[in-house]
Amino acid sequence: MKKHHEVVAAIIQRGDEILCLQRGASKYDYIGYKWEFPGGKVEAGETQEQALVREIKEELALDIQVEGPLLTVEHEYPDFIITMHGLHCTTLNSELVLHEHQAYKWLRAEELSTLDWAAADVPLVEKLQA
Ligand SMILES: Nc1nc2c([nH]c(=O)n2[C@H]2C[C@H](O)[C@@H](COP(=O)(O)OP(=O)(O)OP(=O)(O)O)O2)c(=O)[nH]1
Repeated sequence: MKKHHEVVAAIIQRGDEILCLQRGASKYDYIGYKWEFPGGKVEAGETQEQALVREIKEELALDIQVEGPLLTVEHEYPDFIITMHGLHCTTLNSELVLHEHQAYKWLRAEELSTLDWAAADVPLVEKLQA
């Protein structure tokens, strides 16, 4: 049976721009170098909000405020399944440091489709553009 992960992803808004991050190499080629929203797996005992604040601090050295849900997506990849909660967030300091990703862009919603997104993110991108 495939592993199932609960994942949180931050849609961080700064003015009319949204933070997009590019993953580096991965053992799964369908994830490697894809664009995503920052976040990660929810650990045992954590709320979605706690997990997201922790992940964004670890990945980007950024303090965020979680504002509320955008969309939850269930996606089956060839090797595992994720349930990913996309949450609207804001940040006070917008200076970030890339600890785990290889690139970032701040884009307006209508520009998001210029990137090669991880498959699970496509419904989030579509909702942001709707
Ligand atoms: N963070 C994040 N993960 C995503 C997105 N879209 C998507 O398919 N994923 C997948 C990639 C990973 O398989 C999984 C999240 O795991 P991760 O590797 O980012 O999280 P983590 O830091 O907790 O993982 P770990 O390496 O410590 O196990 O969800 C997204 O927009 N954001």
